[in-house]
Amino acid sequence: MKKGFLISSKAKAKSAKDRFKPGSRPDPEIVKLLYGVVENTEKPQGYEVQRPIMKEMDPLASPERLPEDMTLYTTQPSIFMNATPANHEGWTECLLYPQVKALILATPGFPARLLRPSAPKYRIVPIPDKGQGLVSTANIHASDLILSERPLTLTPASASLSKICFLRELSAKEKYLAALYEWEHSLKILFDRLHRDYQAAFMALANSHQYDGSGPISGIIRTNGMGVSFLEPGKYRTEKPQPGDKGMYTAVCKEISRLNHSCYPNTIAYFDRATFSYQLFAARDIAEGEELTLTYIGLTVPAEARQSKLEPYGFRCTCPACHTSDASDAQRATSLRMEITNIDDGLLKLALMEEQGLQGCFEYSIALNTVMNLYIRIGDADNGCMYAKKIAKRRWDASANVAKMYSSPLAIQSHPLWKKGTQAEPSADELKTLFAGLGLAEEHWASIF
Ligand SMILES: C[S@@+](CC[C@H](N)C(=O)[O-])C[C@H]1O[C@@H](n2cnc3c(N)ncnc32)[C@H](O)[C@@H]1O
Repeated sequence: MKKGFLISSKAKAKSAKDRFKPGSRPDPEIVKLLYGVVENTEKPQGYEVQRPIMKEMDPLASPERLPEDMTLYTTQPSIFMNATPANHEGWTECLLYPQVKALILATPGFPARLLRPSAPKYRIVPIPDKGQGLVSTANIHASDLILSERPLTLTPASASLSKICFLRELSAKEKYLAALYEWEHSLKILFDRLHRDYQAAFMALANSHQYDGSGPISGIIRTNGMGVSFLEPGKYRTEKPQPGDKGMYTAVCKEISRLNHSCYPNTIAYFDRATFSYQLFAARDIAEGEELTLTYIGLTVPAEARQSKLEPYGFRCTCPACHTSDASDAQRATSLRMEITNIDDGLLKLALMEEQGLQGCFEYSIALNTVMNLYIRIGDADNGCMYAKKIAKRRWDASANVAKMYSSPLAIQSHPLWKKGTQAEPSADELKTLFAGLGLAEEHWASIF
């Protein structure tokens, strides 16, 4: 039986009243979504939905007094009357819990103006065997901002059973379909709030979920949604985010969602809460005419595992890494498992990861930071600064802001690791302390290859 298919007997025993007590913590009871062809997807009978919803007219209204499990429709950032996509830099229709809205409004700087590259360097064009995609129209440097946009929608990433009460014993499949129907119903309310130009842009996107019981809106969200980190209500107040944690929300964008997948991607996308925008950066230097690609999945697993993660999107990846999968898997495994015990190891690890297009991976960021720290530790200001600048340019990277503080030869001397003149590389024990400072969790390494 698929995980998440059935609700527990404990949950069944709860009355609807108990489940919607104001102030109770939302229990999403996310279902595992099916794909491909699912037969007989008729709407099941025998359930009802408790749906405390609020369609908000004032995006600035404080959500504090709203029940925590309320489904809130809100427009973020707030827009002026008669705003249109032509006279405004864009806005997002959101479906979220009140605490998530509170988190958004409390973001320092929110709502900041969009960051824009000086000139667009891409076009959206048909790509053989892939539908549409983005192609560069000029050379682009590594870490350059390529485009940024406010998403069309921000919604939960999956269907949930949490607001459904079953009036009879339903089969696992009926429960699953009930969750899908109710998800589509909530999304349709959101869709109706979109500006008509945004509705047209949304409906023009690809849909790889036409025959698996998904509705037209949830199908487009499943095909095009991009994970948005750090929006889980409550979670990040008490728990440390894990590497690659994308949370439970997803954003659909007019342009960034047109990027095709590659396991050797040349771009990195990042959601910036202050500007409330998805931003697209170059992962490496990109030549004019190259297709811009993004990874839809984690890249630290072998090619076959990647192909199965891509199945819901309805294609098999033929990128350079998948084309030569044995050699590529071996090099990925070597580079990811490599321990850095000195600067040369670090430089080799970075070079191997770059050859595999892994610049967007957390492990690459850790290796960059380790190399910078090692240079600082031995008092090499020039190389330390060079790596600090390199990290600072990676604006999507959580370590960019700290590195920025050390990107001049003078500033680097205030770094706690600075030991000018020592020239000796650190001991194994000192290295362990360095890694610990970077927040590496044991479980993280266990999940690689
Ligand atoms: C997020 S959309 C990307 C944009 C899409 N190509 C379009 O025309 O709008 C995802 C869909 O694009 C196609 N796609 C993405 N990457 C692909 C690839 N590497 N090879 C073939 N098709 C791909 C698949 O149909 C997938 O379901």
